[in-house]
Amino acid sequence: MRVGVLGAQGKVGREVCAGVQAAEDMELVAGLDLGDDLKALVDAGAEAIVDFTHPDAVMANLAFCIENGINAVVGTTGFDDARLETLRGQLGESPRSGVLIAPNFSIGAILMMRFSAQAAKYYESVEIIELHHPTKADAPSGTAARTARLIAQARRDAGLGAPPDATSTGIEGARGADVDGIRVHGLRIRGLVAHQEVVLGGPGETLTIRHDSLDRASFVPGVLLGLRSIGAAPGLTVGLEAFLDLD
Ligand SMILES: NC(=O)C1=CN([C@@H]2O[C@H](COP(=O)(O)OP(=O)(O)OC[C@H]3O[C@@H](n4cnc5c(N)ncnc54)[C@H](OP(=O)(O)O)[C@@H]3O)[C@@H](O)[C@H]2O)C=CC1
Ligand SMILES: O=C(O)C1=N[C@H](C(=O)O)C[C@H](O)C1
Repeated sequence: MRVGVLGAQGKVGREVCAGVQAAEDMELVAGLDLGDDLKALVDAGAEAIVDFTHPDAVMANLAFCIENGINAVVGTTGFDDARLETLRGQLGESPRSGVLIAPNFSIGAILMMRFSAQAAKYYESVEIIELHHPTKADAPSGTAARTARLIAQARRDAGLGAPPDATSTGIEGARGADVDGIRVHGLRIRGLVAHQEVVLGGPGETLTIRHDSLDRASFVPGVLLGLRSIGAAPGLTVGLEAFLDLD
C-alpha cells in the first residue's frame, strides 16, 4: 500500500513514518508538513494517508483526499458532530473513499474507554481526568471527550440521571468542563505523554480505570491496523474499535 503522512515532522507523525517504513506491506510515498502542497499526494500515487496535524488543518486535508479518492486514517483531534456530518456529506458525493477518525489509536486507551462505558451504569458518580504534555493544542483531549460521551450514553441507557454534585458556589472552571453532562478535568504537565483516569464512585467504594501512553510508539500499531482496514470500509468510520474484535 502506498501511504502518505500529513504532519510527518510532528511528534506522532515521525513515529508513524517510521512504522510505515518498517511495514513490509507498505511504502511511504509522501511525508508532508505545514506549507507543503497536498498535490504531492496525487503525484506520488498515495492510496491512503495518515493525518496527525492540527484541528484547524485537518478538514481541508480530508476534503482534498476525499475529492481525490484517497483513503484517510485520522488521529488529529477536534471532531464534533458538525464536522462528522460534513465528512459524511463529502463522502456521500465521493463514495469510493474511506475515512477513519480515531480519537485514540492505542489499544489500552480503547479498552479503557470500553471498560469505562461498561462500568458506568453501576456507579452514581463518575468524572474524567485527562493528563497530557503541555504542547497539546486542544482541551479537553479527544479521548476524554469521547469517553465522556460513551459514559453519558451508557448512563442514559440505564436510566441514570446527573451525577450528584452539591456545588453552588466556586471559581469558574474549578469543577472542570461539562461534556454531555460528565465533568472532565485537564492537566498539562511537562514530562507526560498521554494519560487518563476515569473515577467512578458508589456507596462505600470507588473504581479508577487508568491508561498511560508512555511513548508515542503506542499509537503506531493501531494506525497500521487502520491503514490495512480502511480500504474495505468506504464511508466514515469513527473509532478504531470498529476494526477490533472486542465483543
Ligand atoms: N488519535 C490518536 O491516537 C492521537 C492523536 N493525537 C492528535 O494528533 C494531532 C497531532 O499531535 P502531535 O503529533 O502531538 O502534534 P505536533 O504539533 O507535534 O505535530 C503536528 C504536525 O503537523 C504539522 N502541521 C500543522 N498543520 C499542518 C497542515 N496543514 N498540513 C500538514 N502538516 C501540518 C505541524 O507543523 P508545525 O509544527 O510547523 O505547525 C507539526 O509538524 C493532535 O490533534 C493530537 O491531539 C496525538 C496523539 C495520538
Ligand atoms: O495530543 C496528544 O498528545 C494526544 N491526543 C489525543 C487526544 O486528544 O485524545 C490522543 C492522546 O490522548 C494523545
